[in-house]
Parts: sequence; C-alpha cells; structure tokens
Amino acid sequence: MDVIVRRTEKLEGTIEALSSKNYTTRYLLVAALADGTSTVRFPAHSEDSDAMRRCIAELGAELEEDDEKIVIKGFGRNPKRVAELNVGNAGAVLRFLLAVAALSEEVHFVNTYPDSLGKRPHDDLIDALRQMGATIDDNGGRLPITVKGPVQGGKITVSGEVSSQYLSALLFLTPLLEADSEITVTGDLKSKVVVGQTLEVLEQAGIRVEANEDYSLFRVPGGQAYRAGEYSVQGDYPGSAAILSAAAVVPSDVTVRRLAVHSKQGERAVVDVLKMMETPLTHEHDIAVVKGNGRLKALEFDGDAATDAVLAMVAAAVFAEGTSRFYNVENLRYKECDRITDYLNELRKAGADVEEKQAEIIVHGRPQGVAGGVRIDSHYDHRVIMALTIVGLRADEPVTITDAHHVAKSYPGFFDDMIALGANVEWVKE
Ligand SMILES: O=C(O)C1=C[C@@H](OP(=O)(O)O)[C@@H](O)[C@H](O)C1
Ligand SMILES: C=C(OP(=O)(O)O)C(=O)O
Repeated sequence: MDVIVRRTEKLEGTIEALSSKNYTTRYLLVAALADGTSTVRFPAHSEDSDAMRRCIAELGAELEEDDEKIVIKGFGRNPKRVAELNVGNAGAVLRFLLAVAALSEEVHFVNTYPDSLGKRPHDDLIDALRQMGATIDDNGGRLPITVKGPVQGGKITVSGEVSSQYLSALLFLTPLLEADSEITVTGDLKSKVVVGQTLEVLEQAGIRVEANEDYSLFRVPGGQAYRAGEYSVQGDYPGSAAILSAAAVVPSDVTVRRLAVHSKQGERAVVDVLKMMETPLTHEHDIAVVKGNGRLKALEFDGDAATDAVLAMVAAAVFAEGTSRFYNVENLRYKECDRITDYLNELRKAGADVEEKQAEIIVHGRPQGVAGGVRIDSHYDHRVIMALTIVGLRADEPVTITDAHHVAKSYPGFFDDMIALGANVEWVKE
C-alpha cells in the first residue's frame, strides 16, 4: 500500500502516544524468562512487539490478552524445543532471542526480510555466544542463523561499535547461567542510553547486575532467577518524535499525551531539540504541546543520544533556517536500511539539500519548502516512511511513499493519528 502526502496548512488536535516498543519487547522477554505469572499493561501493538509475543509463545510462554494487558506465564530458564523462529523484521527481538536460544539444544532463525533484517550484521553477538560455548551456523554474520546451546558464563567480550542490542542480549541471558559472568564491552558503545533501559527492566525483574560508569564492564552473578512482576509500558518517544516534528514544520496546535517527562528513553531529546530549533513547545505533566509556526532554526546534535528519533529531527531540519549537523550517527547505517545513504537519497528526490559523511548527516535548510512531486522508496523502513511524511506536509507537489504499510513495524496507527490531526494524507493501492 502506498500513501500520498499533500501539502497541509495546519495540524491540530490531541493524541495519546503509542506504547514504547523498547519497553514492550523487554517486559515481554523478562516475563517469559520468569517462572511465575507476570502482567504487562499497555503493551505496544506493532509488528515488532507481535514478533516478540509470537516467539515467546512458541518457546513455551502462556499468554492471555485483553485490550489493556497481557498476562504471561513464563518458561524460566527452560524454553520449549522449537524447530525454528521467525522474528519478521525486528532487529532487537532477533538479537535478544539469539541469546535466549542458547538455553536450547538448537533453534533456527529464518530469513523472511532478505532486503532489510537479512542484510543487518549480527557477528559481534555471534562471536560473544561462541566464546560462551554456543555452536552457531550463520550466513556471514547474517540470517539465516542456527544457534545450538548449551552455553556457560565466564569472561565474555562483546563489541559495542555497531549496536547496543548485542550487549543487551547478553545481559538478559547471563543471569540464568550457573557461573558468574564478566562482560567487557570493546569499542565505542553505540546507543548507550538504550542499555540504561535494559538495566532498568532487569532491576524491576529482580536481576542483579553491576555496571561501571561508562558501561564498559558488567558483572552478572550467575544462578539468578527472573521474578514475575507487574509492568506498565510508558509512551513511545521515537514514534512520537515523528508527530512532534510534523507539528513543528507547519502551523499547528498539537498535544501528545502520555510522554513521561522523566524517562530513560534517549529519544526524549526530541523535545529539547525542537525547542533549540525555536519551535514553541511545552512539556509538563507528561503532556507535550507544540504550537508550531513553521519557522525553525538549524542546530548541531549528537544523534547517538536519540538514535530512533534522528530521522524525524532531520526531516524538521529540512525546513530550518541555516545548516544543521547530526553527528555520531554511523550506526544508522545498520538499521532497517542504510538510514544515511538510502534516507538522504529519498530526501534529495523530494527536494531537500542534504549531504552525508560516514557518521554524519548535514542539512542545508530550505525554509521556502521543497518541490515534492516524487515517488519515495520506503526501503522497508518505518522511520523513513514517517520522516518523508513530515517532508511531504510542506512540499509544493504531492509526495507518494511506496509500501508505506511498513510503518506498522513500530507504529501501525501513525497515519490514522496524522489524519486525525488534519494531515492531508491518503492511502492508495499500488
Ligand atoms: O535495544 C533496543 O530495543 C533498541 C536499540 C537501538 O538499536 P542499536 O543499539 O542497534 O542502535 C534502537 O535503534 C532499536 O530501535 C531498539
Ligand atoms: C532500528 C529499529 O529497530 P530494530 O533495531 O529493533 O529493528 C527501530 O525501531 O528504528
């Protein structure tokens, strides 16, 4: 399904933030790894969170759901034997479950998105699991991958250069092993703030982990058990960043509720970034209000602090006065697509003036707007789809985004929310 985005004069109204993807995947996982019964309230409903739900159920967790919650009876350290698992296009779910699979005799992970997740590297995690004794058949560090346990704790080294998800995966696995583990992180750890979310959830699940200040060394006592718990998922900043950025580029009066002021989500920075760009915005009592006037100022920003919101921020910068620079973003290249080269190619098609370096996105703002009148390749990437929607709101001619249904990877209701706010957006069949 394609989407046509047309010039939009005003966005107005109130929406509830979707539920956090990262917290949903983590709470579902720790609930599955516990022996008792846990409750996850307000879980996200998206392709990625469904992938985690489906896979933990196949591994033996018993799930009961209603509109508001999922009740999960976990399998503890004893997942059921499964021949294969299909995580769809969900990177974090794959990496976490590659580690959990090492508790089993053998699990085969299939490759259903050869042009997206199928291209992403997992060698650093594979290497760490091999140090622990796993036997792994892989395709040059990529899917399809077969993991054969058992594994032992001990001294483990993992690179943090490409993704924090490898480290998070090991932090979920090691407490369940008999021996104590010491995990050394080599290289410059990317998306460090997301590791903070992992540690927060582990603590809530009764797991003890000692981390040094810069997250280069972790001590994880073995023989631990996940405690069953009651979890409540907070609102999602990465998805809401697209809504807030959209509201910043056109005249608007947009309220997004359920965005915790005190949150460990790095993408919370979107609020400060838009303020620095001089967008009129308030954020109090977990409610963000943007009263956009379409005028934005350029800025420089370390994108690694808010990795999943960078594309939306860049889309806002397309219309800013001056040149913006988003640096320290190399790991955007290893996501659903190359979020530097592929994304900037699509932005250029729409009329934006952008440049790339290996780890940097540079945007020469065009406050007068962009031409549009093009078809955008979404590259299977939900965040590219949301970002190009923002650009289309202020393009002279319509912007058609092909295969826009992939937005459902994290935010199936994105276009419904945009339409409710008055965006000129229409679904069309190819
Ligand atoms: O741990 C997680 O849940 C995630 C970590 C981040 O990935 P990287 O660590 O690869 O940057 C983020 O981009 C992804 O959406 C979710
Ligand atoms: C990169 C993302 O997800 P994942 O790595 O889990 O596929 C994302 O949600 O933008």
